[in-house]
Amino acid sequence: MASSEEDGTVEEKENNNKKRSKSALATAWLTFYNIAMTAGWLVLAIAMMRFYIQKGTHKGLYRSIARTLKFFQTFALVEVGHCAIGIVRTSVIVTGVQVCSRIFMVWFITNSIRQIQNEESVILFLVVWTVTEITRYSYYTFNLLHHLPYFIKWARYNLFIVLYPLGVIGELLTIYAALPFVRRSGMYSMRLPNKYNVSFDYYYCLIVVMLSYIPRKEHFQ
Ligand SMILES: CCCCCCCCCCCCC[C@@H](O)CC(=O)SCCNC(=O)CCNC(=O)[C@H](O)C(C)(C)COP(=O)(O)OP(=O)(O)OC[C@H]1O[C@@H](n2cnc3c(N)ncnc32)[C@H](O)[C@@H]1OP(=O)(O)O
Repeated sequence: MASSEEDGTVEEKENNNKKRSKSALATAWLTFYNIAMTAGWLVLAIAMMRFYIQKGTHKGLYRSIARTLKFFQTFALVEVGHCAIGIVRTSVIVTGVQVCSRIFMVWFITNSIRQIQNEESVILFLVVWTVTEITRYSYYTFNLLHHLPYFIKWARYNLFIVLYPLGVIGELLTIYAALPFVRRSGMYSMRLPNKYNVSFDYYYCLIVVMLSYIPRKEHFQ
């Protein structure tokens, strides 16, 4: 009896040690991840400002930052993994919708359709995303380091009231601008007859995507 109690205590201690080292590892990884993402979006912010100051126009800005943007926005997929394995307390669905819709905007709209890359709406969502992400990742970083400046906390929980609708407007106007090019080119579409006997129209798919921006609970909770 005594030995089994002792075993239990040893097991409990081992489990607690395992949990502690797991959470220390998770905290170390999250700190590294958030610092890297803050740095990435700061690089994007500086690149956009430099481009505009040097050229005096937004034309060509997207092309000049496309690689960095694609890298950091795609890397954010890791965040869905954070939620799935439970190292952050955020919904997988909310994070998944947020990250996937951004990746879709970058790869399947802006990057794929050259003709829309100089639209003002592209600059609008790029600026909004950049401000949001610098604020969000620096908030997480300082929070993990237990030194959270008040203005970062304030910015994280207040700026989105303005930034979210502006981001949505920028994204929707960009998809809207893409529609005529998608219809004309038939890109990413499959017309019948074909050997797979499948039909897909990217033009209508984009209209469905635009409709899915109508606020629903999956976007927020
Ligand atoms: C493929 C087909 C495409 C289909 C398209 C469908 C369209 C759907 C429409 C979607 C519309 C999107 C529009 C959007 O793109 C527009 C914009 O983004 S504009 C810019 C403004 N946007 C925002 O402000 C949202 C930014 N994003 C977020 O805030 C988050 O990504 C979100 C996923 C929304 C999660 O936020 P939530 O408030 O739920 O979580 P918290 O940030 O409070 O975190 C909860 C706790 O977890 C801790 N946490 C989370 N992440 C980390 C991390 N990386 N490192 C450390 N800790 C983290 C956080 O601290 C919280 O913990 P605690 O409560 O203990 O403080």
